[in-house]
Amino acid sequence: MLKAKGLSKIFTSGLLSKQRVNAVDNVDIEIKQGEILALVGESGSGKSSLGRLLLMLMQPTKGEIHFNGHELTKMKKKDLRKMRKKMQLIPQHPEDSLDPLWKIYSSLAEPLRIHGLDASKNTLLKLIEMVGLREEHLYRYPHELSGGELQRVMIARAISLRPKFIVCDEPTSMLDMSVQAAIARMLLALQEKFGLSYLFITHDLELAKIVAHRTAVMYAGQIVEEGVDVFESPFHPYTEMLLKGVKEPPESTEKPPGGCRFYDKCPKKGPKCLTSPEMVTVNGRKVRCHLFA
Ligand SMILES: Nc1ncnc2c1ncn2[C@@H]1O[C@H](COP(=O)(O)OP(=O)(O)OP(=O)(O)O)[C@@H](O)[C@H]1O
Repeated sequence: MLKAKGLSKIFTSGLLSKQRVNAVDNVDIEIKQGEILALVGESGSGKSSLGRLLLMLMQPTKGEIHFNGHELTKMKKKDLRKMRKKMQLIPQHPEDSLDPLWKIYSSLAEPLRIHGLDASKNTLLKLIEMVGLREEHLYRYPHELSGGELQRVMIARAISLRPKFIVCDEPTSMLDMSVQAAIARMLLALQEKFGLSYLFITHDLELAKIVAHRTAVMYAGQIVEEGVDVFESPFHPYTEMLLKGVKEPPESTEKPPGGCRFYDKCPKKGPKCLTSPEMVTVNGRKVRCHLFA
């Protein structure tokens, strides 16, 4: 379904582009049809950057992305545009993605029109009912909706194009606790109904446990652990720390050292950790740590 290999993104800024941030560093990732892969990790670890790369919303510095047998990274812009309807984003801040001067009706109809699909009122009504809204919501402006309702609109817009793969980027984190569960439940119901694949980005480990078939843990641009039941039996020292809720300052991904990215903070480090560990598979779990090499 979706497979990326050696995916990297280096952001450059400043005079002569001298400041470099290795936001995504040599990531291999695979998401199967109908699968939910949760992506967890602290703020700044590169989760959103990875999600945006997989959707080709920005160009990777290095690496390949294959989607249903097509190599997106080699595709012409015109063909990529057609492919876009199959891959959608549900963002953290829906208010940034909707035109404040357009009624919800137009924001929902526009992508359907662009892709030559039926944008009739009847279609829009079915869509908003599917996400628990009513006809009156179609005739409101974004500022006349609550955060939860706005997120429902974003979900309706994403599924309207009958996608196969959706990146849900912290879709509930800006919402009240009471609304979070309803939105998460709805995303799960839609995933099942349409056999969708999700990359589900979240800070919320409890939510990840509930929604995910598999979980990937990201640290300083790299996936350090990936598998089933990652939270029940963590292998990587960083996953253990994340589970214990140990607070630490956000990792700077500038000037990566040659060794393990987690070296400075790792309670289990040894001499080997001055070199970068490879990802290995141990009992079906992928882990990037010398303790398991
Ligand atoms: N457009 C950009 N230009 C320069 N640096 C960027 C850009 N986007 C992200 N970064 C940097 O890349 C790193 C990863 O950011 P990213 O937003 O992907 O992390 P994240 O894990 O999604 O964080 P959060 O959970 O806070 O959203 C950070 O150091 C961030 O400052």
